[in-house]
Amino acid sequence: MSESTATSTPKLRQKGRLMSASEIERTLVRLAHEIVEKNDGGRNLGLVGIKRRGVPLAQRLAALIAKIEKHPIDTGVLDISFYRDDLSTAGPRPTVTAGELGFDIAGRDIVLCDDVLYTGRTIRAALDALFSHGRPRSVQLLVLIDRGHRELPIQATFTGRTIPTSRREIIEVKLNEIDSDEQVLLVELAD
Ligand SMILES: O=P(O)(O)OC[C@H]1O[C@H](OP(=O)(O)OP(=O)(O)O)[C@H](O)[C@@H]1O
Ligand SMILES: O=c1cc[nH]c(=O)[nH]1
Repeated sequence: MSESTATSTPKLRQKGRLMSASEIERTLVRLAHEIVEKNDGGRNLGLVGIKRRGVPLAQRLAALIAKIEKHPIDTGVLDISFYRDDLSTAGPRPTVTAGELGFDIAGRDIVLCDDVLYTGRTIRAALDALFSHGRPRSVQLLVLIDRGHRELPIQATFTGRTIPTSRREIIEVKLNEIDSDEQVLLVELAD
């Protein structure tokens, strides 16, 4: 490894576990019930996951809602690509890549799903992307973790956990489908 590569990689220190696999599962069950309650059973619902970890969350929630309400729930995928130098300081600049969403969102009540809500820039880009696919009747936002530090006027409709953080800290969500591991960790940039 070159010296410049070595010095540009931020060192992370684990500070603790915020959620276990069973806590994530219980939280998703609660969120599925909240979605059903707010959407009159969910006949007009569609769940759209933001790549990457929003996608398995949307799929799991759709399966839970389908089980509760006994009808299938459409799910789709939004692909948002980031260009940033460093997780903590450079500031994310999400851009959207074109692609199929998976179902027709026109006139539907859409729940946009993501793992972490931080500055809100991903969600802003995701809304642009969503509306390029059609005009939903409504858009709600679901996040597993809201860590604060918003830079835009964006708020989640459904929140798994609100975790106050410092800017030096990072929430690491690990999901089996992507990480072969399932937990939420709090890590910190080491000095
Ligand atoms: O509110 P924001 O400041 O935009 O940050 C939140 C976003 O950051 C994370 O994505 P990440 O860039 O880590 O991509 P990944 O999901 O592909 O790991 C997370 O999954 C959210 O999408
Ligand atoms: O702490 C953070 C901030 C943005 N995205 C994450 O996944 N974690």
